[in-house]
Amino acid sequence: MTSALEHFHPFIPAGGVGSRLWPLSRADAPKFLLDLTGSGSSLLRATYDRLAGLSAAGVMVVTGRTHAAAVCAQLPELSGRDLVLEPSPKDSAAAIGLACMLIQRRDPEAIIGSFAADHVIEPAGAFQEVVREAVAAAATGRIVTIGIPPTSPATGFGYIRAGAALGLPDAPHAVQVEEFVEKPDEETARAYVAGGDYTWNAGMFVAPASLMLRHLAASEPELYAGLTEIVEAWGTLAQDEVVDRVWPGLPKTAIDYAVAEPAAAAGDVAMVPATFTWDDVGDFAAISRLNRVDPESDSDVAVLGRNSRVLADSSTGIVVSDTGRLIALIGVQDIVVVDTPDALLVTTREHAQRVKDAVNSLKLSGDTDVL
Ligand SMILES: Nc1nc2c(ncn2[C@@H]2O[C@H](COP(=O)(O)OP(=O)(O)O[C@H]3O[C@H](CO)[C@@H](O)[C@H](O)[C@@H]3O)[C@@H](O)[C@H]2O)c(=O)[nH]1
Repeated sequence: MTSALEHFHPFIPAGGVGSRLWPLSRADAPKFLLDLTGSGSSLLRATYDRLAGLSAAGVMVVTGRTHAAAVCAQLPELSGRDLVLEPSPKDSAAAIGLACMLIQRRDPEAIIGSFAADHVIEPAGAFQEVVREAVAAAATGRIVTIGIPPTSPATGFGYIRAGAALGLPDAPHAVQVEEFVEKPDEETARAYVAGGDYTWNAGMFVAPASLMLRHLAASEPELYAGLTEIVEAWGTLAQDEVVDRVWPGLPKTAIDYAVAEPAAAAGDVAMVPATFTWDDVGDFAAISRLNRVDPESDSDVAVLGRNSRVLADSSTGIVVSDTGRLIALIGVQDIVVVDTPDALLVTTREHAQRVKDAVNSLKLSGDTDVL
């Protein structure tokens, strides 16, 4: 167990914009850079802090070049070699594949841990216990996922069908994964939740780097070859030329399709159940849940933002604002108000998922300056 942790190299792929959180989350201020819980820390900072104590190797961050300054400002302790920058977003398989290759070059026996940048997890101690167990299970030659009990037939998650207990002495809760299905349609998700055999995939993978890369090479040979060429040049004078030439042509796909689904079909995936609370903060309804109403206030409106001034009368919901403008709510229920200098969103908790549709309409109409 101790020796497995010695080879543990956690990293954070940080790239998704989080378009259901527009106009708060933008291309230049994506969800992972925001404080969505009122804690004073961004989701990325909180993710980093949860991982920092688990590994002597440090925590790597893979993100876009455009976010480099903001990431460095939020994580001033990040060393240059642990900040890996992509020229453009190529989805999670490219980001995670690159991290696996760079880490394996440092430590051929590496056990990697890929942790989503933009989730809310409590408490950190329980999370770390689960990750230690996942590392122990990964050391037996498996890709280990973390399972979350599903509370709805959500179609934005991966679903894991758990099998028999593996009986591993250092990972007593680890089970075999019989099937991994990324983002099923709603009818399928309903059947999975009703059947009771599936958990949600928490968006974390702990595995020998070599095993991740073996599956990536088999399912995405073009991506694997491109990343190999990049990593061979990494740290040399040719790095920038090779990255700028090869990166734009890399296939864009998610790690869940490229590795998790085929690896589960090959019997190489295990799952450790989460013992912590987990929220992927997918929309404003989640932000409303995570920001409790001030008990001193006589309204039921949660308020997030440094300069928010809210007057609420017979209203429920959430206001998110950094503008300092006074917002008065009278007799509105389950309202979501997001006030930014150049865009104002008004919706309800029920319709919070549809913010993504508004973003798509803005893209189609060419109004991209507010995105
Ligand atoms: N660096 C980088 N990171 C990226 C990129 N695209 C995505 N990521 C990062 O990769 C992680 C997962 O990507 P998402 O795009 O957020 O995935 P998802 O659709 O939410 O699905 C994943 O997470 C679910 C849980 O929230 C899982 O249930 C699902 O199976 C899957 O793993 C996040 O940390 C995200 O920031 C990219 O182009 N570059």
